[in-house]
Amino acid sequence: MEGVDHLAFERNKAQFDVDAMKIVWAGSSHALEVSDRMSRLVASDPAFRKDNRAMLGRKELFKNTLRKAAYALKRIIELRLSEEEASMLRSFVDEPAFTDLHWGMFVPAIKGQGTEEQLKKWLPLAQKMQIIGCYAQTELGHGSNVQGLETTVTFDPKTDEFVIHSPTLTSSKWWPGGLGKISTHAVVYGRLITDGQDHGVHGFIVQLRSLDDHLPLPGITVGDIGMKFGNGAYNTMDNGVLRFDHVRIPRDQMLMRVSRVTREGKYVQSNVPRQLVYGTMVYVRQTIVSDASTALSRAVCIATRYSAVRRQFGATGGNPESQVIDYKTQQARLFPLLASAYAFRFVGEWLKWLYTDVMTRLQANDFSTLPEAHACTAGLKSLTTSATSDGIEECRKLCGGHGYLCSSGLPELFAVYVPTCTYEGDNIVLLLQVARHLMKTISQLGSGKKPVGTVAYMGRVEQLMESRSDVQKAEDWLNPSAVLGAFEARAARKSVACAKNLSKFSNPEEGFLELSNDLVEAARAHCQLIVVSKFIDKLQQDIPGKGVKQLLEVLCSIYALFHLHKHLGDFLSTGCITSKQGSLANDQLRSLYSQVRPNAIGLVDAFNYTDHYLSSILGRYDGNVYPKLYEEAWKDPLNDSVIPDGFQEYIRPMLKQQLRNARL
Ligand SMILES: CCCCC/C=C\C/C=C\C/C=C\C=C\C(=O)SCCNC(=O)CCNC(=O)[C@H](O)C(C)(C)COP(=O)(O)OP(=O)(O)OC[C@H]1O[C@@H](n2cnc3c(N)ncnc32)[C@H](O)[C@@H]1OP(=O)(O)O
Ligand SMILES: Cc1cc2nc3c(=O)[nH]c(=O)nc-3n(C[C@H](O)[C@H](O)[C@H](O)COP(=O)(O)OP(=O)(O)OC[C@H]3O[C@@H](n4cnc5c(N)ncnc54)[C@H](O)[C@@H]3O)c2cc1C
Repeated sequence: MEGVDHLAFERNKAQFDVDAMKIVWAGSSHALEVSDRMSRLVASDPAFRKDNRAMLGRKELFKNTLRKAAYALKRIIELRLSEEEASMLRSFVDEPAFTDLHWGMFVPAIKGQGTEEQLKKWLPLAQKMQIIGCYAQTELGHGSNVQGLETTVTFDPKTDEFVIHSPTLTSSKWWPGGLGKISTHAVVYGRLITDGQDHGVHGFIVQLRSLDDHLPLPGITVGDIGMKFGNGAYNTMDNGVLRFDHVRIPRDQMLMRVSRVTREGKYVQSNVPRQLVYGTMVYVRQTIVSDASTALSRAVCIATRYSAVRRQFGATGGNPESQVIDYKTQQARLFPLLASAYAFRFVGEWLKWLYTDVMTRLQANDFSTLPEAHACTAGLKSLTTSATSDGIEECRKLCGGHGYLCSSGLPELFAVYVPTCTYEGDNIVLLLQVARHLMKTISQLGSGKKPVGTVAYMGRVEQLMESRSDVQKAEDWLNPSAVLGAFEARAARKSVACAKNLSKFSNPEEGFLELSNDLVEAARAHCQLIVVSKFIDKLQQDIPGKGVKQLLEVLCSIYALFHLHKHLGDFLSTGCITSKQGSLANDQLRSLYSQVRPNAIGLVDAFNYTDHYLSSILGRYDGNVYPKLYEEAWKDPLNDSVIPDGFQEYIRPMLKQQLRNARL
């Protein structure tokens, strides 16, 4: 039935102010107003239709993405949208495109690594999209190991130019988004060589294609690397391959904030740490954490609404069957994901603050918080993207068979999302970076250096090695200090155990390799502690709205106790809690799930997603699932004709032959 809200009875159950929760989710009333306006603008414009993506071939799909990108820019200019509005509009278009890399990496790379003069020259061109850029770092043979890149950039003092070259097949740039077909420029990473000396990897602005006819410039070979996972999905992006054959660029196209090459060919390092060459990755990893909360909340919104619509078993006395959301097993799978979406939102907010703070300090030549920023962005990117990918797949299963249909929105969401575990740093490689930070922190404890920021708890390591949880009844687990105490003790003990084992190796690097599984687990425990503690910090703020804070407290406890239950082995084996306390946490979880149940639809409504953005029949706001699924099936091109192409050609003769054989 059109126009009827099939979920109204669920919405009426909410015990909190959903509009106030929308503001908390968006970050502020202003952010909510802008995102609401931009999402409706996109949803109401047929040019941004996206329900046919899975049916399109690669070329059509790609052309369609280019049309949308050009149209989005036209609307941004016509409507005189601010940078904030424009960025929101692009995100609601919801289609991976070259523009993501242009705005998300090319522009930030120039901003972060360029000199004042370079910013003046390149930023206006990029911001007006008079040039289109990408981020060309990864090579066919080298991704995680950035120091292993092979592309050479050799200074030629005779002409005051750099000569860029791809010496081997494995040095071919491979993967950069936007590179394959569209970018006119790239920030290319290669080994800087002056006077025969290799100075390691640096970034350079390189023009790839003519601004007149878009043909590759002399010495450049460039193209798309081919179809990727899933139909539609990430295939709207032209991930590319690029080779250089002694391509010359002017000296002033080396990004020279960190170090520079003089006219005479002298390599000069500034006082800025060399790791700033990796700065764009830190920036993007930070944005990926907030994006994780968006992707997970989309999947959770779909699975929650559908779980309230879907009924199976339990029809008694003429009553309808039970809503599947009422099954405790469904709640125990779904509600921790709902809690995780909120947890990632708040840790993402905090990470944005941390990043902004680091940037402000860098301007004042204070580099002290850079290692913390690297460890937090790397670790939280890893933790949140792995959990979100797994969470989207779990939401698909929570929707039963219908979750497997493209019209559920979940297969495409998964296919687009899952490479997040790999790009911007493989998730295991990034956790190993966190582990290095933790081991370094522990090794410096003896020197009197007080750990600060997210490793501050290591300063209390002696106390944490001895501490015992004082939880005696299930409700004690609602006390934030009980939860924090257990998570801090577990993280500290896992790291200390690694440090002790490492000290047994005469060669620390050998030890690091040998113990890498334990180190990854210690890093994960540390990152989970950060998420839990930032959720708890968020609850210290003034949060207005009837019942809003109380529900967030419930979600915070669910996030923490779910992970305590999931990693019970860790908590028990490190002696942080007893098995009795573990089982009390599980009892408390059951009660928390019951408190979420009447509020579940309200909590996903608070994400304020339009049906266009969700792109899911199962997650429709009005819950009118079955008639729409039925309608959608008939739209499949296979149903255009009663008898499909190929039947007369292959199946009819086969049937006839089989019938003939049977008669013989
Ligand atoms: C509008 C917003 C839109 C946003 C979205 C935009 C785009 C996203 C959309 C789509 C995604 C598409 C694009 C994807 C792009 C990419 O994937 S780009 C390529 C990304 N590549 C990687 O992430 C490679 C991963 N590898 C690395 O980062 C490094 O090689 C690694 C850190 C693993 C090792 O580096 P190495 O120099 O060998 O390190 P060491 O272990 O020796 O460390 C040396 C010291 O440097 C410190 N450090 C390392 N990295 C950083 C850093 N980023 N920042 C600060 N410091 C760093 C490290 O801790 C060591 O310090 P100490 O010596 O111990 O003190
Ligand atoms: C969709 C997509 C978009 C991308 N966009 C861009 C882009 O715009 N620009 C760009 O430059 N790059 C881009 N990339 C490349 C991306 O950054 C790399 O693929 C990523 O950094 C992982 O590196 P890799 O492929 O070398 O993986 P590998 O390092 O080869 O990983 C393979 C396996 O080895 C393991 N491994 C590697 N090193 C270690 C170690 N030290 N210890 C333990 N295990 C290890 C990993 O965990 C993994 O299981 C993109 C990739 C994808 C998939």
